[in-house]
Amino acid sequence: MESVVLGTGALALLVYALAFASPYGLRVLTVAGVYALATFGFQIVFGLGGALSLAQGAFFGVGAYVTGILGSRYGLGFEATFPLSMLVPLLLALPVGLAVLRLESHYFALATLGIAQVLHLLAVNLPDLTGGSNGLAGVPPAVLFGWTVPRGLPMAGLVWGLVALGGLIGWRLARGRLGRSLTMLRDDALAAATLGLDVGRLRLAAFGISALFAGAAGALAVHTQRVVSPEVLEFPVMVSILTIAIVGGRGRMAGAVLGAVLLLHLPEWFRFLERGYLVVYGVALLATVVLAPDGLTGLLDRIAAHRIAVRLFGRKPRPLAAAKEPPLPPAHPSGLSVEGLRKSFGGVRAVDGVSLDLRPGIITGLIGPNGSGKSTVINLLSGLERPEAGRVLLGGQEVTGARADRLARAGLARSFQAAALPDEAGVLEAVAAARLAVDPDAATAEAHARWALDRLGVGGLAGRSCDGLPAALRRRVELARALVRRPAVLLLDEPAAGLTDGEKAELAAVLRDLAGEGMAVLLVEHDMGFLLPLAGRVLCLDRGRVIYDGPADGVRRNSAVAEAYLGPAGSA
Ligand SMILES: Nc1ncnc2c1ncn2[C@@H]1O[C@H](COP(=O)(O)OP(=O)(O)OP(=O)(O)O)[C@@H](O)[C@H]1O
Repeated sequence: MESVVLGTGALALLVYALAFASPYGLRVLTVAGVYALATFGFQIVFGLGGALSLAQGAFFGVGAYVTGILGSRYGLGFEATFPLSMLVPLLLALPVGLAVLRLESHYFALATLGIAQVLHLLAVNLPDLTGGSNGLAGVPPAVLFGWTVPRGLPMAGLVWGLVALGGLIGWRLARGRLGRSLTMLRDDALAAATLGLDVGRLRLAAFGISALFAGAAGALAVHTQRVVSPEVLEFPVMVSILTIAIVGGRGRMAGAVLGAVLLLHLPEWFRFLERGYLVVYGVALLATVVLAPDGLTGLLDRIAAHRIAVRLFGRKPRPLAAAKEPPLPPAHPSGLSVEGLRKSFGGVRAVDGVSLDLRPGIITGLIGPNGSGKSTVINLLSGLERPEAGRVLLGGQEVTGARADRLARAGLARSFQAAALPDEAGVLEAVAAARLAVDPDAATAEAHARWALDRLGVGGLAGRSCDGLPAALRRRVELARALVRRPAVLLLDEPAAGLTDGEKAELAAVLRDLAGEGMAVLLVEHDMGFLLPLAGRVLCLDRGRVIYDGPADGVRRNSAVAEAYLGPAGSA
């Protein structure tokens, strides 16, 4: 269905351009192509990565100025100006990205908006270079291999040829390791880091790629207009790109094309309404956003999934990769030891001098009353919090204070109290995400993910969405996500919460199995009936301190544990 719509759309555009479009119509179509190209990059940084970069318009403007200045002042040809128009925004994006990408979302949006403001000021105030407020006229046409590309059909052909190429590259990036990793960190950056994904590097890559696309689009805009002025750095360019992405469908390259064609043509279609056209245009946009919150491509997807459409066009489920056992990492560490770990939040000592050893093949239980510091210990061990004091050794290597993604790549996996699965993703995709940092491509990651799902007895879920999975299955899938990386150390935060007795028994069997293979497991749990038969050793925390560290069968007899946690009869 999707390919039918795409094919029909492309054919309709071609027929329109060749047979019906006036010179003005061709110009609008060319500008639509330019905006589609700029939006491809925005789909990667914003649509997939979730970073609301308001610098896309600025990068577009920089690309435009590079072509304008080099073409009109220095007489350089398309072969030199086009790549340079992509390179300069990239060179600007990398240092700026390093500085602003770690900001929280709205501060990041504001900071990126500031880039456009600064560049606009520069463009107006450096008249010798940029032509000041009037800009530069007389930008030469694009010359390709000695052929001067005239306006009209040839220029539209050049732009749309590059749109096809850019769309293909963007589509491949979106479906490959980068796109999938970006979607994971958009949904939950902390969980993504614990899967070994380097959030900072991924965001920087997305920001850089967005600048490349914007620069290319800016260069083509100048060849279409033959002038460049500070207008290219003004906010309306950015608003158009944002609107195209949202109306077309976030993160989708086809959405960028559909959105750009519509957004550029709507004012033309409603022009006969004269002054009233802006109102109708606004209402049409509003209606699209309200009626199709996932954008027009999302709406097409929903229509395609409808029973009647499935009957008419058929819908083949995507063939799943065959399961393949992931290899053990080459340098597989053994065990984790911690000495004197300390962490405070404001005046609260959440963890106060905790030492523990997680040995291969042993399940260690961590218990204690609510607020005693158990989750904080897991957060410290997995790199989501930094300890104020203490030492952490993973397989004998000092890893104190290391970031979550580095620890994950070094052999540590964890689960969260509320299973952290991205609701919009499929189960297979969510589990495969945990291999993206190590496997060569997305298909291999999926094959390994199938192995992990099979191993946990939930292979049948591979084709399902994470959204709406019952709690017990969510926990299984999250465990598969941890297991698929073949970790040396597994940290589980209340994995049995909300499970029935039967499900708990199944989970216990799986955990015994994993420990039997040599994994070191830390199990935070309130359910003593589940934990004590499993654990070889148990630690009890109270107000951040270890009050018991010994064999599981001694827990119920210990008076300090009874007083702080279990109660006199060991009733928890
Ligand atoms: N990010 C934070 N900011 C401020 N205080 C925090 C933070 N995280 C934990 N705390 C505090 O640290 C203490 C330990 O909390 P923690 O969540 O580690 O306990 P817990 O034993 O896991 O509790 P529960 O069994 O309820 O999950 C609590 O007093 C908690 O309020």
